[in-house]
Amino acid sequence: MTLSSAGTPTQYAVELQGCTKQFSTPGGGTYFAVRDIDLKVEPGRFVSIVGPTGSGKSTILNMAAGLLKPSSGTASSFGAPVHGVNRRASYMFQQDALLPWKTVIENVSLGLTMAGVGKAEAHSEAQRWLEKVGLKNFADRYPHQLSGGMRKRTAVAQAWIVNPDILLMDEPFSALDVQTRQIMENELLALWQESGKAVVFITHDLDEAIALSDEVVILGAGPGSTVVGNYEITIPRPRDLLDIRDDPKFVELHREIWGRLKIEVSKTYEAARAEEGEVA
Ligand SMILES: Nc1ncnc2c1ncn2[C@@H]1O[C@H](COP(=O)(O)OP(=O)(O)OP(=O)(O)O)[C@@H](O)[C@H]1O
Repeated sequence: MTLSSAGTPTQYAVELQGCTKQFSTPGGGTYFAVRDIDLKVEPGRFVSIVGPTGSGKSTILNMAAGLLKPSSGTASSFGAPVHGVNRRASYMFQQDALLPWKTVIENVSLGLTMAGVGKAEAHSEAQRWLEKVGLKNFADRYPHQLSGGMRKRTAVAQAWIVNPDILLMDEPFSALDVQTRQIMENELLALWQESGKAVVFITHDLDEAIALSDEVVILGAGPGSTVVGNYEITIPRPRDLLDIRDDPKFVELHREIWGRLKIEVSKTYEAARAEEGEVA
């Protein structure tokens, strides 16, 4: 058991213990997406998961969210097993989940109205969030009238308005251009820093993972991916993500972690090449 500095047992915001997830294949076989995953995320920590394509990053996030049940092992949140959707968590996907027929403010207030909060109160809270994410004059726009960055800000407000203890983010900024992405990353850190919320962040981009996180978890090549490395990111906060890539500590960590990750990326690439060869 881990003890906090106060000597009390740590209640992890997210804890996966020995989690394996297998899927049935169309041919009647079994495919192991991930095997024996152990993951512990303390409240207030920012943890990124990086791994080659198909290594089970989304599968892990979905088990933490309660959207997928582990085939074996246990997923828990704040000491309680996750049964059904994890109510302590909000989810942000690569493709934002904005409803095209609703305005920005309606989209942002949705989580509150669905939880039974009255429309006036939900809208007033949504307006407060729109101000926080720099969209106070866009409340009456529809999603198709927004830029990619503005849609992401709306999605951030939508995820945060319900005041979750955990943010589960699956490549939330990967569709953005590089500059907008860095601005959004900076904004996310500014929000997170004062929040005490745990974040589990999935990305393909090692730079992004190091820049944002307290810890980077590396997954090995699939099938049956496991955790092959955990790295503490000791770069002091607050961080300015527009300059962080020149920081000597960043460069050193990047070299070390990429040295491990590239082995797994190469394995995945070689396996894909071999499969193509078999098909040809
Ligand atoms: N519902 C499913 N049925 C069968 N196989 C699945 C299912 N969901 C995921 N898989 C397989 O499990 C493996 C892990 O998928 P997952 O999406 O978690 O990986 P990922 O690391 O997030 O991938 P990417 O980086 O490409 O987004 C993949 O080989 C995928 O094809």
